[in-house]
Amino acid sequence: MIRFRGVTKSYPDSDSPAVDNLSLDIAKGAITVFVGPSGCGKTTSLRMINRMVEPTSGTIHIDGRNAADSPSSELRRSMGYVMQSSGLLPHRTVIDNIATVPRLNGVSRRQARARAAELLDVVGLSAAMGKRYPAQLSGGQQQRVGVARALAADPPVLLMDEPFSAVDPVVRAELQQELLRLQRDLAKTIVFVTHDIDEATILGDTVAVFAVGGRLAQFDTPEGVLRAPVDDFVAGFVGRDRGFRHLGFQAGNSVAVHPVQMLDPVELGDHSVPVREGWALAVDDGGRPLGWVPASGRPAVTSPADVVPGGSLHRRGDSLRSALDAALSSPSGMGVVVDGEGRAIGVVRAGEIFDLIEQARLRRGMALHGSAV
Ligand SMILES: Nc1ncnc2c1ncn2[C@@H]1O[C@H](COP(=O)(O)OP(=O)(O)OP(=O)(O)O)[C@@H](O)[C@H]1O
Repeated sequence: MIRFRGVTKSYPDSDSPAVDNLSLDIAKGAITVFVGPSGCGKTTSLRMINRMVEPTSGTIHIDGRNAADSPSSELRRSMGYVMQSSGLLPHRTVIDNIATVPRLNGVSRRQARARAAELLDVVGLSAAMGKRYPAQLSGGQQQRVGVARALAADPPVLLMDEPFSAVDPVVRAELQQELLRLQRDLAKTIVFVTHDIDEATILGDTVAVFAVGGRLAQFDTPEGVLRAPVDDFVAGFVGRDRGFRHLGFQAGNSVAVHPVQMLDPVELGDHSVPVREGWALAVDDGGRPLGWVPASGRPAVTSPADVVPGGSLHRRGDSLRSALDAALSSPSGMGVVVDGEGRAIGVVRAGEIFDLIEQARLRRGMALHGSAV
């Protein structure tokens, strides 16, 4: 557990503190996200944990020990640090970059490299990448190496400062899911800085929303921040889509999955197969969705390339947000549901999802106000 108590950081050239009287407990083995607009003290707070920045006043205890009493070099080595610009050494190969901290800790070169090779695999990179130099990797690959390097000494604490903000949204979403997958196995204490509320609610077990002036505005679960922002600042920061984001915390299991007509590659090319009910779902020979075939467009469809691209997919077991997004983004108005292997198993309809949302709202209202709703 990392415990901030009354921590303030002031710089001499500034009227307001960078961090103002921060008290909060960071749980062991969980992801705590610091989120907020630019300049509100997130990075400063993060860096005070490993004493890259010294507090002006207040205390930070790590597992009961005052950080001020631990040598800063020791603290830094006991915590992995990942930052936006990956921070890799350009003249060293990927493997040697990952092996840097174990080498500093006295591990032999052979052992450190063997461990680095394992970590490449853990973060989803091939062994061949290990021989490259950082400049020969994409931004997303560099960030993966940054994570591998931070994990190399197996530190209990990982500090991550906007690690995914320099990559495009698709790679960013992949890296977020990878981090969640890693965390399920590793259970590190992770402190993660971002200015993106979506990233914060996807990754965080708890979320600390910082306001301008280095003030902690709300410290809560992601669901709590979205459902009940404590003030106008947090409500404004969480933004217009907060109702939609909140659906991300409601299970989509209860949405009815309906059968749908599916056309496999053989049927797709066969014009004698009728498309019933307006649309049929084209699937590949593994049953994975390719897109939609409209009844009216049927004569033109002769190959998978002719199908109308589909919307997002709803994986069975995902949230109501994912189900609703699948339905609303689909040209047929039906959201495609897939199983764990990505095979289409049926469809969901937006109207039925709205009914479920309404029922959940009524139940919450009754729980809050008794039966007089
Ligand atoms: N070394 C420094 N000297 C003077 N002021 C600083 C220094 N480092 C940070 N600050 C100031 O402290 C405040 C908080 O900065 P910090 O980097 O912690 O914010 P942040 O929330 O991480 O912002 P961003 O999202 O833009 O990275 C800012 O006003 C910044 O200008």
